[in-house]
Amino acid sequence: MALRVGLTGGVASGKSTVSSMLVGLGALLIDADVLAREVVARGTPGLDAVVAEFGPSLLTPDGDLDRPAMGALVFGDSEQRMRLEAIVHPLVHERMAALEAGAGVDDVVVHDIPLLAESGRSDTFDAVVVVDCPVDLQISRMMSERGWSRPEAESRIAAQASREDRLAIATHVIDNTGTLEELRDRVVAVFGELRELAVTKAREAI
Ligand SMILES: CC(C)(COP(=O)(O)OP(=O)(O)OC[C@H]1O[C@@H](n2cnc3c(N)ncnc32)[C@H](O)[C@@H]1O)[C@@H](O)C(=O)NCCC(=O)NCCS
Ligand SMILES: Nc1ncnc2c1ncn2[C@@H]1O[C@H](COP(=O)(O)OP(=O)(O)OP(=O)(O)O)[C@@H](O)[C@H]1O
Repeated sequence: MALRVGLTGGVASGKSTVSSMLVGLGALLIDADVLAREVVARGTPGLDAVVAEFGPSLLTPDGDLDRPAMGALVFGDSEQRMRLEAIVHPLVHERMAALEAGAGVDDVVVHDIPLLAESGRSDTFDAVVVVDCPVDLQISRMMSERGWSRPEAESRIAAQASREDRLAIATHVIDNTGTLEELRDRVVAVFGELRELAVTKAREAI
């Protein structure tokens, strides 16, 4: 079995930036945010289940999930968020397992999972990479890069595990307080370590 790596970090910490760099270095990526979109795309049983739970007012006129409206609902109310997660997460886990089954024995498979610390599943990975930066920097990135207001940005932070909780599950920490060039150097170093772990795991499996 391939080396299974969990990649996590708070909202706007730089996970997608890191995962793109890892893919450029040869990792296979399974992105939970992408899967979470696919399983509620128009015409899916997942979207039918969301409509059955929340009603049709959370659809756009085209019949897609109205993501900003759903975000406004669930990031202000943890009960609503749990109702949505109870529909989406099992569907995401199914898709993850199916995608992973196609990986080669000495591949490095990176699962980008924003909520890995919250899920309690970090032990199921061979390595856990945490992209880390201070909360203030997450907030300023959400406001400048995504155009969210400060309350919107703060409500996403409040919906997630703390920085300390994420660091507690890390086997590798990638600091993302510097420039993109500095980030790249750190990602290259960590990928080198993951490659070695993948080779060792593949040898042990023989
Ligand atoms: C509420 C939704 C529709 C808002 O969509 P939107 O396009 O605005 O955000 P997007 O999906 O791109 O998520 C952006 C970031 O928000 C954070 N986030 C998303 N869902 C959650 C959640 N349930 N709890 C805490 N943070 C979350 C993550 O850091 C994620 O990377 C969407 O986030 C969603 O369906 N969430 C539930 C599914 C989920 O838990 N996804 C996370 C990975 S499985
Ligand atoms: N070191 C950096 N310097 C400057 N900008 C950065 C840096 N790292 C990330 N960014 C920018 O900050 C924003 C957030 O980064 P990214 O999308 O990678 O975060 P994320 O953790 O995947 O976010 P989300 O949790 O919302 O999926 C992006 O616009 C990205 O280009």
